[in-house]
Amino acid sequence: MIDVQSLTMTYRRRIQCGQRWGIPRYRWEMVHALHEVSFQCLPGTVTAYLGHNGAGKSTTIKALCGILRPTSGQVCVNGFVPSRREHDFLQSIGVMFGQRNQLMWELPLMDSLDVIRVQYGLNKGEFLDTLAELDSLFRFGEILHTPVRNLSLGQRMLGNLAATLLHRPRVLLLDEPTIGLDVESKASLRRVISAFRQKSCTILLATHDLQEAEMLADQILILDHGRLLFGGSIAEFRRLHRNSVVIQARLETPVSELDMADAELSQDGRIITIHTDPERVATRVAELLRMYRIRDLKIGETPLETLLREELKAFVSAD
Ligand SMILES: Nc1ncnc2c1ncn2[C@@H]1O[C@H](COP(=O)(O)OP(=O)(O)OP(=O)(O)O)[C@@H](O)[C@H]1O
Repeated sequence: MIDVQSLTMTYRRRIQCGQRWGIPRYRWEMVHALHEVSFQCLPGTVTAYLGHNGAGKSTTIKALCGILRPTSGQVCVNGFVPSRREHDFLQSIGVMFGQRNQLMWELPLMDSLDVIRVQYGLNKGEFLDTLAELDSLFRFGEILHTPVRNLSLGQRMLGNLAATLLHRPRVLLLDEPTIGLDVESKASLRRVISAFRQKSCTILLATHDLQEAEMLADQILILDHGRLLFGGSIAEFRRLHRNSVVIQARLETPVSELDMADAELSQDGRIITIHTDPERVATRVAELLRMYRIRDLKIGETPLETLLREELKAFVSAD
């Protein structure tokens, strides 16, 4: 369980502000990375943490695993205060930063995982059981016996994820774990996340991969410039938005311009796209059928990415 109340994080950053006699001059600047952020993540759920670059996602994860102490506010993970870095707390969490490597470069993945086993004080039997289970989810194949330095970026990422899961954490904090993963490896990651969710693990997944978020998340948190804009399920997020349905009509014959103000025309003039409210779908379809000769029609949910872009745009203009 993760409980965050009014979390505020401020960094001090030294920036160059010119030169005097060829010597650079510096001044200190405050960076307000998080402002009064509050949320909860329950056991057995996946929370996708979304937001632009620099929104404050990694900073939150660093506060949750205790690398950083909050400037103000409270953070509680599995009943522990993370910044105290108590032994039982560290044994109960698994953290993975997408771009960091925690494996031994020169050792085969299997041996590198064995080193991590020793660090966590796991016995060989437990280790082999967990590894067999992870193997059934990841389908490691020969990579277990390949030196880490010879693994591809995606294989290394899966190896790092395995290292994060070896001690069967109850809280899993994943910071952009899909960077560099191909379709098959992303499917492995989804299998792993679903398996750990079923074991009542609390999972926080900071990601720019909205498809991944849509497939996995029970809850989404949307962060912008350190402020939480939304916390709730994807269905709730969709309900808040007008234009949560997308209609796409393929025309019999291409047109050069449209007579509908709020519709978009593809470059080849063949596809009309309309984003609309669920209640207006029938009216909009009738309008399309009246005005154009339609070859086929698709009606679906507006992608999360489009809604998120609108949400962030609306926030900037309201600011
Ligand atoms: N050690 C630091 N010192 C000063 N400022 C920092 C430090 N780390 C992060 N920041 C600043 O805090 C803000 C939030 O950064 P953070 O890394 O948490 O964002 P993020 O949402 O994880 O971004 P990304 O999606 O690019 O990883 C940014 O403005 C960043 O420049």
